[in-house]
Amino acid sequence: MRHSVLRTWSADSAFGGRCRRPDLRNFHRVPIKAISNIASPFTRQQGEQAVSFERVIDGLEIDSLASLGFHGPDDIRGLMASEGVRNAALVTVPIGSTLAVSLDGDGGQLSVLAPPDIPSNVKKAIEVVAGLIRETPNHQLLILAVLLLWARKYGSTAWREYCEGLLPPAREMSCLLCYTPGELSTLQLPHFVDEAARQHDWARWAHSQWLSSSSGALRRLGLADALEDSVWALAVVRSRAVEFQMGMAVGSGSGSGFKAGHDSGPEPVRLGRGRRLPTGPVVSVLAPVVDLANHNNDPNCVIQLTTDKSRIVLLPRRPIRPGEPLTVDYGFDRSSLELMADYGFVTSANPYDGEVELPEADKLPSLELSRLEAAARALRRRYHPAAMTPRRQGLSEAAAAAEKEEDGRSSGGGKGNGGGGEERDVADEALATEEEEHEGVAVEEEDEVVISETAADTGAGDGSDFTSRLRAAVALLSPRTAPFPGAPANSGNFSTPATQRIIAGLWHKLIRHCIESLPTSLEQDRALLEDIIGGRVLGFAAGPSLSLDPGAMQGPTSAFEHPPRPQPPVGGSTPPVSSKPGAAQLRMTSERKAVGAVQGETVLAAATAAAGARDGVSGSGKGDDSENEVQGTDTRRRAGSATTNSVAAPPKLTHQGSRGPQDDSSDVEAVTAASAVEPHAVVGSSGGNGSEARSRHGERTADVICRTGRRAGRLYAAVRARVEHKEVLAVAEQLLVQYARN
Ligand SMILES: C[S@@+](CC[C@H](N)C(=O)[O-])C[C@H]1O[C@@H](n2cnc3c(N)ncnc32)[C@H](O)[C@@H]1O
Repeated sequence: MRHSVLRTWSADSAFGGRCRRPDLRNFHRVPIKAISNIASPFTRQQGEQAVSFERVIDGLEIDSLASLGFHGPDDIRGLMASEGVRNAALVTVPIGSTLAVSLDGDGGQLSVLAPPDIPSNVKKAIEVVAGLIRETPNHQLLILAVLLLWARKYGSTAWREYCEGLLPPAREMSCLLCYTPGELSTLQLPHFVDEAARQHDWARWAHSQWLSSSSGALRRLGLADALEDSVWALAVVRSRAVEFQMGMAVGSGSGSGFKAGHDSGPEPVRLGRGRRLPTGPVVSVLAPVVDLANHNNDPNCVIQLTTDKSRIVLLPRRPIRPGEPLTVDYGFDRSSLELMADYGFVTSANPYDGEVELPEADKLPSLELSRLEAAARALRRRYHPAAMTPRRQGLSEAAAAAEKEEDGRSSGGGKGNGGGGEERDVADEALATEEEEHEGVAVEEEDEVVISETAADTGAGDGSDFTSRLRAAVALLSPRTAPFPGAPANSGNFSTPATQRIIAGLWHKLIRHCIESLPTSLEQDRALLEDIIGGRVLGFAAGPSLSLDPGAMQGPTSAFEHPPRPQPPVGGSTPPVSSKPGAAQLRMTSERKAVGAVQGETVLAAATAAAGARDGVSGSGKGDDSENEVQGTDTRRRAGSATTNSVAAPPKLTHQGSRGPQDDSSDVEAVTAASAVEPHAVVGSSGGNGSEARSRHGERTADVICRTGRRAGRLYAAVRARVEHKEVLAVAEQLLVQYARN
């Protein structure tokens, strides 16, 4: 089912009828770099991937001069200019191709603006829910999450492909909401543990009260079978939605530190057609492709709403060269602590870190960098045995002693295999830690954090993506050295205790995931290598899927084998996600049709009754055609950071006012009725759904392993680790020879 605006971008573009689509030529840079000696299969693969991405764009009417690539010392996935641009929009997304809500300033009344093809009764039910929770912080984020889950399940093919193909799965998102308890503990800052707990509480509340297919008020829509689904949607909107503060003059700023949407950038674009947004204090939007822009303190782009409020545009703030990463300021002059709390990353040279105070600094354990360094050296020895001697010269006494201790542990561990034991020790420790996490045991912090030593020590130009990541990690902790090859020394300022701790935790997460990606048997290694070499693991949707289902394997074939590990629960109580095989995708299509045919009168009547009971909910499209002259808009990346400049505080059930969820049982009933659909359209019972499909793909399928840069790095590291094993090495060589011949 395609709604009316789903057509190819055409001549009435505001930018001279340009018809451009994102070009994925850069999308596979990481794998290409990683296995640079076998370029030809990748070249072929790039073409296939580009076609696959175009299908997404076709369905969402997005005009773009940007491509997807990996950039920065940490190789993060993001947008890059596919050609030089001076003042044209780099990306234009009509409101009809977004998910958008507007929040009325006074009463906090919310209207769903997009997607336009959402059935009116479903829309009404969602707006009723919004009315019920309007006193809870950031409730528009929850509503955006509802829309996202709806679009993933029942929206156009383009939306579903976008959700499955470009949005990262929960475990790959870096925001605190997606941290496991063990990962949180390695952040070493109680502040983050508390913040993550708040976010988890919020997600659990949102799931059980509203989103859950079994207990939520919107259960008849079958949006979220498991908490994991809700966490995914909430994490996506927290980290990717953009908020527009309407009615602000260009250049005025807001006093709250908003950066995007004003100052010296080009004038907002005037466009003549399309659906118009109503004027209102706040509009929150999840805009595909625009949401791929990364943050920079000195961004080269700004996100704006056009003056007629019909499109979201990514505009250059200065001339942009082809291939340049496109970045925006997520706003609020955030310090590293704030960036980490909201988005799960920190940046180098953050000008706002000067004011960062470590909460309860006196109570924190010391950050034992020497132990981190020792762990890093153990790992590095696996890759660069030759570089050992010069490195030792630079060791501090403490670090050398720690390394000795580490060496002793490794050799005493009985792992053997020609000096390969240290890395596996690191891997085994992390795996053990993982198991402990499942048991609810607190993990030791620093042991598994792998940080290399100095940029100069790491050896250059080995083509290893993993090594470059280690090098970046080194630089992050050693501001004396260059953060990446070619960069001037001292250009980073990760020198505050707070940022060092954050970095240590981040790298722990990365390394842990490298280890998690280890295949579980030689047969799987072979298949995985085959796919890597054959170019089938570069991205999404292209090439045959490779099942990595451990159940399909005959049994241990490798000394390094580890049993498959269950997914760590997010927030502690994630119900298991079914991964039973089935025609989930096919079912999704028919279910979508079924729900698309929601029985209008019953639902609308119930919704209206509920709305009346709550002092009225506006009709859809309230103020749609408002002609209010807004000269500019202010944007900020949402991240739960409302105008109060606070992170998304989860609504604490016990602390809600009269509007609190527990007090609203009658309303909940009303909304349940409002969202009811005919029995045949109830999808929760079908067993085939998006989360199941995603679970299978996310967990088991090699062709989605590399969706994000971090994941690509992990995969490569995993393969590198496995390649240490002689048998796997032999297989790899065989395969390489075979592919070279072909
Ligand atoms: C709006 S998304 C940007 C696109 C995202 N990188 C992707 O691949 O989908 C925001 C997320 O990107 C990552 N991110 C954005 N800017 C970053 C930066 N400067 N450094 C590291 N990670 C960043 C964080 O994980 C953040 O939560």
